[in-house]
Amino acid sequence: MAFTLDKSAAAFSAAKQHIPGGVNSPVRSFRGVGGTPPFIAAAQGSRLHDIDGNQYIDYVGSWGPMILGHAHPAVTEALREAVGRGTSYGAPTLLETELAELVKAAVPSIDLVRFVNSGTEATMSVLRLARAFTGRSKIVKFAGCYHGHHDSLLVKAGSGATTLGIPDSPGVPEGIAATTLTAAYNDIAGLADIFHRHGEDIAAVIIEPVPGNMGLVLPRDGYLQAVRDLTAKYESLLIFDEVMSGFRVAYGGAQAAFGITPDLTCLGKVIGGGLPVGAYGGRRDIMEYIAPAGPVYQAGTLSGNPLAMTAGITTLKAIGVPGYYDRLSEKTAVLCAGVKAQAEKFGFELQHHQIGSMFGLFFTAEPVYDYDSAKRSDVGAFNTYFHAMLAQGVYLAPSQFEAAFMSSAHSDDDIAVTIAASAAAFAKV
Ligand SMILES: Cc1ncc(COP(=O)(O)O)c(CN[C@@H](CN)CCC(=O)O)c1O
Repeated sequence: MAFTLDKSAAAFSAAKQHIPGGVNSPVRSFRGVGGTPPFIAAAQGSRLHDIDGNQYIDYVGSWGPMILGHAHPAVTEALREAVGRGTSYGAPTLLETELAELVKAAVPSIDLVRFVNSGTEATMSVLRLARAFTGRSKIVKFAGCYHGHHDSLLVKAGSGATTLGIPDSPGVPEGIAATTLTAAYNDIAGLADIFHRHGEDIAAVIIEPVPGNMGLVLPRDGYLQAVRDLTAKYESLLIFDEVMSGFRVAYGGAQAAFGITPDLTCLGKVIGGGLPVGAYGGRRDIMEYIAPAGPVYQAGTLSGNPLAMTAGITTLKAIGVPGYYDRLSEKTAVLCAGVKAQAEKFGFELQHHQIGSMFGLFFTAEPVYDYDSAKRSDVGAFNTYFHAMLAQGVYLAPSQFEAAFMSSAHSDDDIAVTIAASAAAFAKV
């Protein structure tokens, strides 16, 4: 059957009558790569199935949460059993304590954790907390890093904002943007200069320790420790935004992989197992500022709801088994080596990045180490490659400025098919 997206195209047109851009999150619109986004009807394991009858090997995994693959039997069964006890109570449950204990056991820097409903809520709340705890107002973020869409951090954001070519979103008040200082990732001298000039006013540095929103970029040796040292020197807080890297690059996240202890951590994606969950947590002396223990207000109707907690608990128990991450990393390395070999066969010198089950490539012979170098890659070539892969049933992130994710549901055959499809795709670039 020839590859067609006719039904998705009609669905997309219809959706645009009711929803801005036809989607509920901009990057899904395929505006970064052009063309029609497949409307998904179902997903199972490593596969997505769209309404035109196409199926895809999925390396987006809902942008990170689906580390076990889609509709994992343990998660599905746990949810099926939980839903009969109600969907939300707006009252404390044992499930929240259970997921909190699992998170704390995996991430020792977290003494107390608060669950919210998205990564955006987590990073928004953690900034309010950092400002309250330190009595300072300025925040440092990094160009190309994305921390959700709240005002303080939608300044030179990565991810969707970069893909849509909107470095700063309209609607962010100048006064708010002025409290956000932007540094270049992997440039410790630049960060030191910002601290030299503003150090006493800086409440916190928020960083994706392993950025996945400018494409996948890796920290230079010693960089994260140098950031840690600078924040300690100026008594600013270090916030690791591990919404994407948490429980993804290692069970304990990037802070475990690189041996850095942040003051506060944001989590999301994997800890919700595909249901809406975000979280922020860290040092007890800081987190005790959060209401009702302390004066910093933060709340949420559906925070800690029983279904999301159930999906998160089941997921963390399944991925917390010995050897899980080693097997996932090995599988990812096989895929990356195969794609790299195909690229070289077609004379492409690409930048291939991998850490754990996160991976990505840039169409450039130059090293990619920050946002500016990422933007110098050949996005047009990526877009051609993307569509050639999609037409062959391989679903990559529809943007050069995103990361790809392997799941434990991906089979050796999936990987072989992906490598073969990559050969055909490079032939078209
Ligand atoms: C490091 C990091 N921090 C915070 C967020 C925001 O999380 P959410 O509010 O989308 O749950 C994200 C969200 N990631 C994007 C993918 N690049 C979500 C996909 C989308 O926006 O549709 C993130 O990667």
